[in-house]
Amino acid sequence: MESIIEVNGIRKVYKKRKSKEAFVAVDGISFQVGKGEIMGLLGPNGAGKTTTIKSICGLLVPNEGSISIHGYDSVNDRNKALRHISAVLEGNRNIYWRLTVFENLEYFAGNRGMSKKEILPYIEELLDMFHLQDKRNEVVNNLSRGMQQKLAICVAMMAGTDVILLDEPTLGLDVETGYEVREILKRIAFEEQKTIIISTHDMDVVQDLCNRTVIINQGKVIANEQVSKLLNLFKTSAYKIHLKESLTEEQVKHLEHKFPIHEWEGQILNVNLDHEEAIYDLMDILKMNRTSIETINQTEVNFEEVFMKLVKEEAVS
Ligand SMILES: Nc1ncnc2c1ncn2[C@@H]1O[C@H](COP(=O)(O)OP(=O)(O)OP(=O)(O)O)[C@@H](O)[C@H]1O
Repeated sequence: MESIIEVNGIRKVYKKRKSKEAFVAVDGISFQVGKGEIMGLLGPNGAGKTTTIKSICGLLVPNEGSISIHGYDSVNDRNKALRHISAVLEGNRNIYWRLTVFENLEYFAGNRGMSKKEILPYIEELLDMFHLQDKRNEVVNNLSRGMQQKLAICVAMMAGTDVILLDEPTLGLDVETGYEVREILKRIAFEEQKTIIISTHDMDVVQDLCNRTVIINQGKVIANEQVSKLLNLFKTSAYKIHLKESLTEEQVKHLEHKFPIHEWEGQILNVNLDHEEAIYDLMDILKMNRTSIETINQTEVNFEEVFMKLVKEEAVS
């Protein structure tokens, strides 16, 4: 995959205003993001996500290391590098709050050098895509936070850059709007091959949307991996088994002997089958009373559990 963003060993030190004490917020972070990739930047509060995003979009200059966008160095070739980036940061500063939705889109399309003839159908297409048609004449200041967020992403898309950086794009959105925003981002990445970095605390966003995640903790990268691979790595050996009949006391006794970690409730049995033979032992115990199995399902791991395990392990080591 063609690499669009390259972050090489960046380090950012903040000086506390009064004490002049130095604080290392980002400590040698490196990663790459490819064309059409959605990368989720994750980490607990204060991990260094915003500092990293701000460094990529040129709002901060790291003390050490370098960042290149399409091969342009973000410091030495700042203008050329930044021409490829749009960012939706906290507070949606990329839209005009006193203009209407339509006026914002008209203004930014004009900025992009589109002719009047091209602008109108493009704006209509975006208003449809972002479900903002009925708010077209509303002043941004009067919109809900979710609608402002959708407009901010719409404007970032309109800028026509091939890299979009988003800081907490679904924060505070209701379920429906959050879903809409996720679907829009998926479409942008897959259909238009945009490169997207999302900084978020929302694990559903990562599991549903991101190809890869870079997890940072205390300014350092602790994981840089495909989301599916991480989920596989942490797959549990826990199974949920639905039985056709309830277990007898005798069966329960045998089960407890063979599988110290298990729970059951009526016809549902949660069991840890951590070695291959375990399933045969289970079958034998069920056969005692001709209890039959209706379904066996491996318990799914969700990304939140994976994230918590990684961050906790890091705190211990
Ligand atoms: N201007 C600043 N001056 C001093 N320290 C700062 C400054 N900006 C950030 N920090 C500190 O640097 C660390 C990293 O902050 P950053 O905002 O990058 O983290 P984050 O991962 O985005 O956190 P959150 O999830 O809480 O938004 C934090 O400990 C923060 O207090």
